[in-house]
Amino acid sequence: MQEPANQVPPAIQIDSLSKTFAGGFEALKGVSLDVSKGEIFALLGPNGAGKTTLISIVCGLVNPSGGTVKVEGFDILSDYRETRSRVGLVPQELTTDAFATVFGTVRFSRGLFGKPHDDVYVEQVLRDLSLWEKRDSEVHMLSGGMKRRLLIAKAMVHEPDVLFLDEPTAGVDVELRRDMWNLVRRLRDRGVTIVLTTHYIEEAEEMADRVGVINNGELILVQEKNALMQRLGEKRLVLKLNERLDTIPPTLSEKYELSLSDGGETLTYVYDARGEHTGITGLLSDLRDANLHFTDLDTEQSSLEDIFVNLVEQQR
Ligand SMILES: Nc1ncnc2c1ncn2[C@@H]1O[C@H](COP(=O)(O)OP(=O)(O)OP(=O)(O)O)[C@@H](O)[C@H]1O
Repeated sequence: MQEPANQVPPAIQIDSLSKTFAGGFEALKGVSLDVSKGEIFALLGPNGAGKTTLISIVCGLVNPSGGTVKVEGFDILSDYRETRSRVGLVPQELTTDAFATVFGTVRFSRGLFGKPHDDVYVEQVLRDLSLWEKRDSEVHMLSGGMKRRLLIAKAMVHEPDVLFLDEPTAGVDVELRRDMWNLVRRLRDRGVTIVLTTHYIEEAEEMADRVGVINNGELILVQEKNALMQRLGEKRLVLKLNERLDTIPPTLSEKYELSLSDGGETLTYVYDARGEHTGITGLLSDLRDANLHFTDLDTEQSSLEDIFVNLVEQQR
């Protein structure tokens, strides 16, 4: 059943989704997530976190064990044909007839979803992906980069509303990565909703409106990209003091985010490396005024891994 006409449903609505594979492995443990129309959503997570399982379920390739998923208001199980034609999937690897031509392969993919033939549209897609020159080449003759482009062409030629890209730029060169990012933006500008999985924080930073972090089958964080980047931009200045300190003088603690560790020998200052003013110059001069001296100085930056670890610890 579709939602009432006056309400625009989210492009994707996932509620308490779980997946236990035969053998008992729980790949997804009650994931809930809404993705709005026209959004670019990046799903980040380490190997084996459940990213591919999640998108395979939404695309109808893997059956869920529990929960519900709707695409544009249609249920992926009871309205399978409807949802399947509304999604496109760019998988990690090409599985196609190696001896078919590029044009034939893309044309055939459109037909698979019951869309009428439209060779003008196929041509446009191939041109958009710089594949037009290769239209008569057989698939097995394409370079790795060209095969990637072909995967995208196949996934979008039936004009899906939602496009999933599973690690679109893993192992591709810089030029192709830029091309893909530009293409994803153009699709978004046409109103397509994009979900991409990636290991690369830079990719999420470059592309996404929102980022979800998945770990051990659980969605442990969903945040606006800018807010997440701010967390990632957090840096620490670590000062080894030349004498132990019992407490931080109030003149300093009131002004700076400081903490003491190592029995009072290490003073740590947390600041935003992306901000205009880091406050470091002021802190160093205020330390001198407070007659505090240090013998060593180091900076540390939170990585995505630190954020994972932190989040996982907070969950315990
Ligand atoms: N058919 C299957 N049977 C049993 N276990 C599976 C099956 N498919 C995937 N898994 C397991 O489910 C977990 C999640 O796999 P998934 O492919 O979703 O991870 P991922 O986040 O996409 O990882 P990667 O970044 O390596 O692609 C893994 O531990 C994987 O081994």
